[in-house]
Amino acid sequence: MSVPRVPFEKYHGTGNDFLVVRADADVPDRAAFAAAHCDRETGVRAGERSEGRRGADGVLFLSLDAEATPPRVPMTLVQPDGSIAEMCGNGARCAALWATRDCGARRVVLDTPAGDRRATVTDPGAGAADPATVEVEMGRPSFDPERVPLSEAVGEPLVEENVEGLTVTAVNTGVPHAVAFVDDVNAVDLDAVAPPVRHADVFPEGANVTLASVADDGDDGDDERTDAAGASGADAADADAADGADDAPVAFRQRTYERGVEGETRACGTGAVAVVAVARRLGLTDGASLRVSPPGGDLRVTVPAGGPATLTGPATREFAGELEADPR
Ligand SMILES: N[C@H](CCC[C@H](N)C(=O)O)C(=O)O
Repeated sequence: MSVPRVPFEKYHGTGNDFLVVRADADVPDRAAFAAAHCDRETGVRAGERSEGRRGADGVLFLSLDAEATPPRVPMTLVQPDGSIAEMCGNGARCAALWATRDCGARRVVLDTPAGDRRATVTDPGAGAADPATVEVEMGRPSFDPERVPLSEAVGEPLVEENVEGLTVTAVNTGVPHAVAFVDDVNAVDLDAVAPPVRHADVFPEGANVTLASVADDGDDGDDERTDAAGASGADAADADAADGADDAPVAFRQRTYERGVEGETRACGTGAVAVVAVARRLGLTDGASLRVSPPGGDLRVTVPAGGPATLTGPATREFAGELEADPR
């Protein structure tokens, strides 16, 4: 008897990469599916002889209601540890591109556990393998202790408090982030400092741990950015192509250790929004629209005083294939 398989497509947004599987695919255990196929040592790769990166940061289970106006895309991100993330900024760009290429509409509504998020493919890219540019409405960042959430003992926003040795500000941008501004994000051993913060009692549902540093004036963000998380040359080239139109200087550098991945990712979209939201709260900037540079490429973040944040950046389809439906 042959082993049941399901079709998938691989996408990434600034190096944060995802397997896209249709929600109606017969996957009996989504957590086991994500754990097996996202594994960086043994997980999916482009082909038998591919030298590319294996695995992924999660599986996006997507469906598409093309009859709705605008089309609706229910989106569920299952992470390598089996947990479901309420929101994912880079995944949202990939999901919108997937839907646009399926139904032709450039504007879609992503239906996520964090709420509806409007997304627009502002530049579809020249060909299927080219990065598209996608803008996603990210909702209003919240410092409210119940929204982050913080433990019940904490009655007020957590702003520049010491948590397990890191001075953090807690914000929810669809998912919880503990944001720490440091002199140089690349000088911190993130894998060592992040886990105690990610698991701290003050965060009953855990937190993503995001480091940020103010970029030097006039720095174009291209130096060393592939080093921190070891991005491949291809990813860096994508990022350059996608941010070529945006010549504003980089405002902040970012690195994020993600809950659910339990490690650093090359980029985190909710984290980029969190960096700008916290920078504004701390008075580090009054700029409403800023360029944020994680290791995998650059993102444009807007955090207006009274409205939803937006996240703009590249999304790229890498390859497609079939995966074992039940790898347990
Ligand atoms: N990488 C995602 C965030 C996933 C969030 C997840 N790691 C969690 O909160 O459990 C992003 O681009 O926003």
